[in-house]
Amino acid sequence: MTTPFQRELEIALSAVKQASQICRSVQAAITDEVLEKKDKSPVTIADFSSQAVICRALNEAFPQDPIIGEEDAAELHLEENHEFLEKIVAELNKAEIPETSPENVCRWIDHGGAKEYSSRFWTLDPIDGTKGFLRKEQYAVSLALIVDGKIVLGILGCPNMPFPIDETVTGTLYYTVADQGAFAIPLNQDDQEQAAFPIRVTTTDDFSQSRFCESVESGHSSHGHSQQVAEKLDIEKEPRRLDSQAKYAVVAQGNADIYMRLPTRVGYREKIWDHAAGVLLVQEAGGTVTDITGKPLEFDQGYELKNNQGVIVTNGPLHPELIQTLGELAINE
Ligand SMILES: Nc1ncnc2c1ncn2[C@@H]1O[C@H](COP(=O)(O)O)[C@@H](O)[C@H]1OP(=O)(O)O
Ligand SMILES: [Mg+2]
Ligand SMILES: [Mg+2]
Ligand SMILES: [Mg+2]
Repeated sequence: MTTPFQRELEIALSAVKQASQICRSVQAAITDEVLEKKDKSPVTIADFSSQAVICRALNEAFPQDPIIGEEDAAELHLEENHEFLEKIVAELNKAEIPETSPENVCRWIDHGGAKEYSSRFWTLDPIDGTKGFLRKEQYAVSLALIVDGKIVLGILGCPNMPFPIDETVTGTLYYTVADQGAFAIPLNQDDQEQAAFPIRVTTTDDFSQSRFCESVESGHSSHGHSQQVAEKLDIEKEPRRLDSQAKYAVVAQGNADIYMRLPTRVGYREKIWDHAAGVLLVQEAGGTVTDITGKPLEFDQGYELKNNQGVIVTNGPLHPELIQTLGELAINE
């Protein structure tokens, strides 16, 4: 008997795994190969390679499915970036991706260029936490499938994350399917099915014993406001700061109890590819995710979470009081 989304899971896991391995190999060799995007954020050979590989695999298996991905190939068509494109092609050749050529690489990347909501689509962040990637810290390859506005499958490839039950193993692949639980497998393990380790959030309802995590970048989440919340709730432990959706994984596997993402400026809207996979992972591990006002995140609004502000992730028991405190401190206004 097949379980729902089994084929999607197989294809997506194998694509994210391959992309994560390419990212790892680029990270090991990284020098100064960074492009600056129009919004001044960085993008590397690994971001583009990861998006190309995953979109190629999804397009082959599910040609009808749109992909809302973070990157596009516009910059790669420019003559000045010709060498950069050649380096992406070289990475894909090294990974033995069939039919690799500059034209196909751009085509695959642009296959991830959907922007609009549809009844079934994938959302992809080929490297979430590019700044963490450049610092050789945490980053994640993030892929999720959304059907009728609901996240039904999520995968996070975290090449620098210790495996939850064996910290000597570096590199963890997290996956979840709605109503089927949340799991971790070592990124290097070949027999993924056998090694699947179910992950769970903590059960504490005591803020004084709890730990929260947040972005390294204070421009992505307000450290000042999280400090105020921590003081009000008597959270004594130091926050754990790490880049990317690895924060969702840390809560899902019980290494922290809370993840706060508090707006730094009015008008910023979170992008769906920065959250979808992580949200389902935490929910399936028993936790709760809302925005800072306590509203569920709405994944049927196109590429942004248009109707939400910030994100609050907890183990569940800590959620109501945390949302209430954000209101009392007027952080949600
Ligand atoms: N003002 C902002 N508020 C929240 N998130 C942001 C903001 N600016 C960029 N981001 C996104 O935060 C994500 C990284 O989060 P974290 O710091 O938690 O690792 C990136 O995907 C980044 O998007 P982008 O890569 O498009 O700049
Ligand atoms: Mg980016
Ligand atoms: Mg990214
Ligand atoms: Mg991102």
